[in-house]
Amino acid sequence: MLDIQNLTKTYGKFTALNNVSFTAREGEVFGLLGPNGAGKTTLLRTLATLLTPTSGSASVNGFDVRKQPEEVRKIIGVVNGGMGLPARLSGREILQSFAGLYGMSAQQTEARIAELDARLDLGRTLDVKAGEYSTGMKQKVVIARAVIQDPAVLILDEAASGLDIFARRTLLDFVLQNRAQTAGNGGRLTLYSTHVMSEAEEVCDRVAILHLGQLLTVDTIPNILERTGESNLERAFFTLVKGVEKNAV
Ligand SMILES: Nc1ncnc2c1ncn2[C@@H]1O[C@H](COP(=O)(O)OP(=O)(O)OP(=O)(O)O)[C@@H](O)[C@H]1O
Repeated sequence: MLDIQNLTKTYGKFTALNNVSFTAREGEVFGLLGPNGAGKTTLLRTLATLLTPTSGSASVNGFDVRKQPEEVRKIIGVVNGGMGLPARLSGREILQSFAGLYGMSAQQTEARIAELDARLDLGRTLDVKAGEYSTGMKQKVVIARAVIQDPAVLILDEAASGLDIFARRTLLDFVLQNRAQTAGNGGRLTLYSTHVMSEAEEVCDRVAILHLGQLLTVDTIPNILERTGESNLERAFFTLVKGVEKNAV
């Protein structure tokens, strides 16, 4: 479903992603972990067709991000820190306008908004104008907007940051349900980047660990713990990252 082969992204002389390859399947929550500057956002923005790869390839459901960006955009939902909301519109109006872009009928849109209200606890955000939102309210509507068309692939870049513990729990439960959901071709794929190891431990089936643009490992969390001999993902993460830094000296 997601196929990344030898993906490299440079900014001038700086290599932010270095020859990264992995695949991820529908019905998976796939974590992207790495310290600041690891290349997580670069990778997710490339998959979201917001950045062009320097070399290598990436495809989503067979659509190439470089050659078929329009097709890719139709089947992905993206949450990243950079997206604002129109201050004068209510949550319902924002979701309606996005649903319109995906060609959803008024009836489909209202049914989907009701479903998302139940699953994401949108509550007052639907009627209050975005200019009056708290950070958590804003993030809820950004997430609802990203999934309005029930995308095959959901890209969440640090989506839980800024959420209080209630909203964070709602998001994590949503991600877990998204994995189980079936829609003809199986569950959805969620790409989940985070700094918070406990979040990854809870929701991710497999994780990729990135460091300085290099992919250190892709595996299930139990396998990573076994391989590193550590008791939790945070310790395993440090062990893997330190191993690379030692080799680099
Ligand atoms: N537009 C750009 N021009 C030059 N360098 C960039 C640009 N965008 C990102 N970088 C560099 O690429 C590297 C990877 O950045 P990226 O944002 O992908 O990392 P990240 O893993 O998401 O980190 P963080 O968790 O801090 O957001 C960093 O060293 C960053 O400074």
